[in-house]
Amino acid sequence: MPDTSPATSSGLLERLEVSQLTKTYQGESGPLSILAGIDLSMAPGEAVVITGPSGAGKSTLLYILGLLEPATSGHVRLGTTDPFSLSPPAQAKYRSERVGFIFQDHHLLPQCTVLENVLIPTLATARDAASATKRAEELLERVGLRERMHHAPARLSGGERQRAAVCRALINNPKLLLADEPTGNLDRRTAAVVGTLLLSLAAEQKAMLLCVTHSSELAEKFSRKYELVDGLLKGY
Ligand SMILES: Nc1ncnc2c1ncn2[C@@H]1O[C@H](COP(=O)(O)OP(=O)(O)OP(=O)(O)O)[C@@H](O)[C@H]1O
Repeated sequence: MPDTSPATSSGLLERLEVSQLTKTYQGESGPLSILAGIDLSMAPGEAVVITGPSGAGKSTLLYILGLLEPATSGHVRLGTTDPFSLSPPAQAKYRSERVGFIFQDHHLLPQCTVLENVLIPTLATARDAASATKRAEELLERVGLRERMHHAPARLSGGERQRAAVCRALINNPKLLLADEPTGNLDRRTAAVVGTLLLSLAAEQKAMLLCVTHSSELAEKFSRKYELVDGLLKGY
């Protein structure tokens, strides 16, 4: 029977809540305050884009949310989980099961086929191979790469590789999808195709998509837009 408790049906359990997040790096001439108290709340299926000047801290924010970099202070919650409080093994599990990453460079392994690349994140989970393969094939079909799944990445175009990277990020049904300049290496037309696919796939999978970019064309596709300036998010 479906769970219709108020918390679940309203999506409260799966929200991302970021409060008063700060980050200070130790620079050569003293502390460097990069994030000065970030607040952000997202619901399942929502997409948010963050733009801002180079060096503003956009990637830093994504790395902190993906547990690739520690925060200096502040709180994050994904559903009922406080990821900062987890043990290192539990953080690794959280990263592989609940977070998907898409980078500017696809980071596909050259020696593996497209299908094998998409399946890599499933190796760290208890999922059985047959169901993982079925899901990978469905995702690859969805992004138009069914015919290419047994090819090596080197035989694909830049846009095709990035579409495969999107499938890899989604393979474990992550709640949170972090995209760092996902169309930065693509020409305008290909970037538009990949950007649209990324948004529609994230929405279909009810993942929260948090994307940082310099591209105003990509940013325009998002209904919630923020600029990161002086360590704070300003909606526009
Ligand atoms: N490990 C580190 N130690 C010290 N300073 C760092 C470290 N990592 C990043 N920084 C600095 O933090 C600032 C923010 O970097 P970040 O990569 O988050 O910016 P960004 O907004 O993503 O920039 P871009 O748009 O150019 O990618 C930069 O000034 C960078 O030099």
